[in-house]
Amino acid sequence: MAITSLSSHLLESLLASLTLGRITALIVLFTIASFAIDSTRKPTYPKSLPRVGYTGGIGATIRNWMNLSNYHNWVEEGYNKYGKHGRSFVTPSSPSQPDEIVVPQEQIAWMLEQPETVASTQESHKDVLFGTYNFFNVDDHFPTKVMHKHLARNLVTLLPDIQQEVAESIDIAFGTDTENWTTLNLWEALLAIVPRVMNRLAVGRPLCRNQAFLSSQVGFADDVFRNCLILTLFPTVLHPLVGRLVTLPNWYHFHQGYRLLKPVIEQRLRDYERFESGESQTPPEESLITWLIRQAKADNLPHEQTPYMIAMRLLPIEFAAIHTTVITLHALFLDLLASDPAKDYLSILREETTTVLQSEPNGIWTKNGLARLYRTDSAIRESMRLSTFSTGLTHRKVVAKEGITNPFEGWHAPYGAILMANMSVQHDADIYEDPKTYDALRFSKVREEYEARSQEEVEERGKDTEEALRIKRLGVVTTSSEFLPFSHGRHACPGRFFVAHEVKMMLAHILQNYEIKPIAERPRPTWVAHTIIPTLDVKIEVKRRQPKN
Ligand code: HEM
Repeated sequence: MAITSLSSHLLESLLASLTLGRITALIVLFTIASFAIDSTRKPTYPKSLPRVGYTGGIGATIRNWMNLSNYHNWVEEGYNKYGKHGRSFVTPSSPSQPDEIVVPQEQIAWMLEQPETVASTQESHKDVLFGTYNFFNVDDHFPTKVMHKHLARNLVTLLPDIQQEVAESIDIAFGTDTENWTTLNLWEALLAIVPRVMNRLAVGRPLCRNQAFLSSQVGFADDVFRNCLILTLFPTVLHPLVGRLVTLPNWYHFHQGYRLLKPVIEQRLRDYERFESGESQTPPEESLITWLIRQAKADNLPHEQTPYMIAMRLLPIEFAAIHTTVITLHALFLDLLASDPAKDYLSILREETTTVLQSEPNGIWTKNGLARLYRTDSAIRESMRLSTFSTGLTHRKVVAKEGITNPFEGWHAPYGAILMANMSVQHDADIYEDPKTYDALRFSKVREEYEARSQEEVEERGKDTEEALRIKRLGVVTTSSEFLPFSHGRHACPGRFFVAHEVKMMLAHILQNYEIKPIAERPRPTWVAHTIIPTLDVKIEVKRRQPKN
């Protein structure tokens, strides 16, 4: 009895002492202590590795945080001071996340050749994207493996469908008024086009046209971005709680989409069975759903063949595909529309796409036709070179217990260290002449000059296979340590072949069917840490061209 009254007395006085001010102070103290603990758990790097940003203790960490918009300048500064001269350097990060070791270009191949058990791609993606929370922990390599195995080989047969989705979605987004200029928000117009076209590939028709489904997928992708930002602001100890709370919208968007997706997947599973058993002669429609089923059967993975699991597997691919493409297209339009009017790039690309399309059978794009769009390809590659939306998109997490030793410089990185490839190389004047200028024909000029060589020249220089190979490697899908928007090596983006076709078709359709007014000055995006926040309010003016008789 005495004990009960003592404990209730203690509880009462404890509650009475909890004023709002004290609770706030407790939370602040707890957060600072948790961040301090996180900082001590970060992998430590050798002192010999130079650093960029503010250095030296907690004060520097706070100043680095307050200068998140300066991060990309530090990475560029590190490139010029160290990377360019073959040296790695370290960039700061939040107190809960490992700092990054940025390796120079000549070491990228070494970094990317490491086995998954030494420097892991999957683990770095999981950490960067907080996959445990954002993708409900259904976040292994399976859908990525499916993309690497099935996309490129099925793409050719999908081209006519992709072309149709491109044309129809642009006509809806850009309108059909041939008399008046229409003002469009560029970001929103692209968001009305890209998810539909991408979902022809992911889920097929007619679901790729269902606005409620598309909104759920875009909503989910937005959730992932927002949550990544929020979770970096919290110490690790709070992630299990905050991670579950902030991903409630992810669940909502997943279930919104799943309601519409479930019958489609069930039908695809039935179509697959009927075709496999010989009951039907019609193969199931080719799409990511079908490839996931095909691979799950090949690997004998029954749990991968349920509608729920297949729907879960689509999530990381939708995320990887939608905003990356919209951001890339947004930058491409701004680069083209704000380019020197004397260069008249739009007319050049209009002429090229029109001429090549006229030679295509029935006006339907083929792989060969799209490959002949040298100038259009160059305009896309050049925008991805100049206006890259990140300082570094290639990360690897050291997962070998004993860490990893760099054979070039001798430094050792412990378990948990993050290695990164630097995209500042794309702005290096020693590699790209006049690197800050958008030169849409930068890569096609070289290709066209090579192809225009006279017969004598060809004979004189022999077969010149090395030169031919170099020229061939100037296409947008070809990655290298000097062109990294799609990363490089065996994990380079498998979606890039699709992106290249999709963006060329979009440019072709827009330029052939619309006039677009140039813009006086290219709006500059805002940088937050690694990534840009595009200027979402940019408007463009378009008018449908009169059909030719
Ligand atoms: C312009 C648009 C895109 C850009 C700039 C882009 C860029 C990238 C980058 C930088 C990576 C990281 C690779 C690494 O860690 O080394 C990646 C991975 C990936 N991307 Fe893309 N991507 C784009 C569009 C797409 C599309 C449309 C799809 C699917 C249709 C896609 C599917 C993937 C997948 C599955 C991976 C994981 C690859 C792996 O881990 O092996 N991406 N992408």
